[in-house]
Amino acid sequence: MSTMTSTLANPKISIQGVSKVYPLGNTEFKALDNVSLDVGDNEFITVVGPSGCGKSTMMNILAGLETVSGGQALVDGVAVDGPGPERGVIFQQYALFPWLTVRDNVEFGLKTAKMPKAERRRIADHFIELVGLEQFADALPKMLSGGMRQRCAIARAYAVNPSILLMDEPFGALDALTRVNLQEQLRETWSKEQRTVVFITHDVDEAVFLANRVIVMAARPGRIHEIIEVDLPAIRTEEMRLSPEFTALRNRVWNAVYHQTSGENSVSEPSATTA
Ligand SMILES: Nc1ncnc2c1ncn2[C@@H]1O[C@H](COP(=O)(O)OP(=O)(O)OP(=O)(O)O)[C@@H](O)[C@H]1O
Repeated sequence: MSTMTSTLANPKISIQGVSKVYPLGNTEFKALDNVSLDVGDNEFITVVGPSGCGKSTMMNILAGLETVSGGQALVDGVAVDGPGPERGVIFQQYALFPWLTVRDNVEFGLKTAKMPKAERRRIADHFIELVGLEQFADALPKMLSGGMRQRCAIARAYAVNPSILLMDEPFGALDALTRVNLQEQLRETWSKEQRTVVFITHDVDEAVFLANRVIVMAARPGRIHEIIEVDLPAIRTEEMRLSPEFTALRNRVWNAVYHQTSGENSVSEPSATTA
């Protein structure tokens, strides 16, 4: 069992003693307490933990949508100070423009960056093909299933070439079969088009299948509970899900999430702390 945060030589992301305090009535609520974590370049980490343990808060801090109350979050050694093009964000809700086709959605960020039309078309088509939507390039989002919309959102995030992808429960609203397919596709896309990925999920299988490391958080206050290395082969396959190695890792993560013994357990209702 490892509760150590890695200390990498040149981390892509470095979260250093980060805390986040929200006002709660006339007291305060500590959503994150002294969280430290380094994420390596091209590493794929997943973050799991009980509801309210601060996963989204941590993600929003990395995305630059939320400020820290203490400590700092660095990307490439520079403190995060607002959103930036090197960080692509994908949320659970499909944030596609409903009036634009799949291709125009994927091209959108490139157009904003004033990329010439032929070039942005080439890049968009590459990523549309990568996520298997080439038959639907001219379709509007309303003509797509939920899984297809999320694939489009992933293609759009990749197209602007961010070095970091921040994904907050991106498959949370999808049915189990679509979800499993998208996990395989995302992992394959990542192995072809390497990026640093931080992926939040409630699903223990998903956390293990996708990750190089699973970060298990605890609530009240939000903190890192345990870090579990996923020493499965880099290429993840459907068969692997049934392997004893996968099952053992899954059980470990499950126990870390649902049987947290240190401090307060996984009861997730907010409680006041005197910060
Ligand atoms: N803007 C805010 N103001 C006050 N409290 C907040 C705010 N945002 C989050 N919180 C509180 O901080 C805690 C952590 O919230 P956060 O959404 O980060 O947790 P989470 O782990 O992502 O939860 P879930 O798994 O349910 O999505 C929660 O108890 C929440 O009530």
